[in-house]
Amino acid sequence: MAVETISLPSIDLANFPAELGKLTAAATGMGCFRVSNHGIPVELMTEAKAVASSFSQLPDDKKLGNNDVFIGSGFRSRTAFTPLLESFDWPCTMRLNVYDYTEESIGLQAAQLHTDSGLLTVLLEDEIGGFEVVDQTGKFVAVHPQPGTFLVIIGDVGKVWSNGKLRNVQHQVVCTQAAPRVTIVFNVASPKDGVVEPHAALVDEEHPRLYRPLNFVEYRKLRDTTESRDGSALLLWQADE
Ligand SMILES: O=C(O)CCC(=O)C(=O)O
Ligand SMILES: [Fe+2]
Repeated sequence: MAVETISLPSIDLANFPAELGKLTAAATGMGCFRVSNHGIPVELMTEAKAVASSFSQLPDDKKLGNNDVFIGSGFRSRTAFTPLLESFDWPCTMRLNVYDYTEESIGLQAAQLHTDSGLLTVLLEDEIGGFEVVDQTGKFVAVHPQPGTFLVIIGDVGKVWSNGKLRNVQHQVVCTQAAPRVTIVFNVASPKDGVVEPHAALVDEEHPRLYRPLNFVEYRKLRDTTESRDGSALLLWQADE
């Protein structure tokens, strides 16, 4: 069944504080939004993706030689779970995703359903589309691409830090056309000391503390080892009160 396609609210970064209400509504509502007027030239965005694509065209021995330079970093080849996706990962910093689509892959899931683990993610996509989010009613909706903008996705740390106010939106990628798709993910991960807890200003009698302090490295390890990348691992950090 085809999913509905929506356009995300676009926040004009050159129009603050006027856009603050719109930003808050998007971050606490769906948990993702676009940003425009970000000051990064379109030519640079296009060039960055061309470079990402050229990495993927390197011979396999070169790519595999850059695997796990430190744990979880570097080249990630296709797996049984992600047969359409190769990525190059600088953990907690950035990731290049290169999707290899053919006619046969149309309709298939190209990136598994997950939340992002950090505070937020800034995603550079393209006109190919296929990014889907779970909306507040639990339904998948496809997000209409808008070249020249960045897509911002709230992650698990964002949810903890905001004491549950910001929504860590679940998302996936589905192949919708037989064309190469390249995306670049910039991660804004966690505070420098790696520990995140609900901000005091967002905790009061009406809004009791929802989470215990969370060590980001420990949290990511747990997400990976238990294959619970859909945000459900946060339950283990729920406050007892
Ligand atoms: O490639 C995309 O559009 C999204 C990728 C993604 O969600 C991720 O790398 O965390
Ligand atoms: Fe993601």
